Amino acid sequence: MSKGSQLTDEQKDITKKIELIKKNIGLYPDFPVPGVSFRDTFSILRQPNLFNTLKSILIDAVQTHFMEAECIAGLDARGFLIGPLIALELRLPFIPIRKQGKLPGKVTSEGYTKEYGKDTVEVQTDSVTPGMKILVVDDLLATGGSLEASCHLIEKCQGDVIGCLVIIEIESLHGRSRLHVPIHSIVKY
Ligand SMILES: O=P(O)(O)OC[C@H]1O[C@H](OP(=O)(O)OP(=O)(O)O)[C@H](O)[C@@H]1O
Ligand SMILES: Nc1ncnc2[nH]cnc12
Repeated sequence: MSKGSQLTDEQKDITKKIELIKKNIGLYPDFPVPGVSFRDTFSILRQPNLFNTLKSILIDAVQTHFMEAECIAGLDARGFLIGPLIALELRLPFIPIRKQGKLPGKVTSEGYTKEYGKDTVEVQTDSVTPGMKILVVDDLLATGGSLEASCHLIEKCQGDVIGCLVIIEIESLHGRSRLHVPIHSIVKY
């Protein structure tokens, strides 16, 4: 490594924390359908110290890459485990992007295809203030179908998607290429 690219103590600390998180993510071959290698973050949530470490990594990522966020939107269901955590810590509002038929009131919908099936997501139309700078969070980016639909949904309600933050990115599926906003992933496979 050249002198100019030496890591600060803070960066080394984050790198160590990320390695620890990566080591503790579960792997289930052929779930939920043959051919899918399922990456399971519930193994982190079972261990409070690790969950706290993950929380600090996520907060650091938002403060480093998405400082301008005015609101956090999270995807049903696993994005709900981290979205409110980030939003509350940063005293920002949280908006749920829900699977179809679960949200009351006027909703905006968007259909999509993901790594192992088809789905539709919805948002309460009046939960998005036009022009609001929104960071979309989820546990995992695979084909990108879920995040692409969620970003589109927010944009249909005139929200300004400033980026997406995920814990895991499955790089071989190239989901990132479907998204036109900055993407930050913590752990890559
Ligand atoms: O990048 P993609 O190919 O779209 O796949 C990623 C999405 O798939 C999973 O959610 P899922 O729809 O299985 O819902 P869940 O959180 O309720 O398990 C995951 O939590 C992401 O949201
Ligand atoms: N490989 C995978 N592991 C966990 N969740 C997923 N959602 C879509 N693809 C997934």
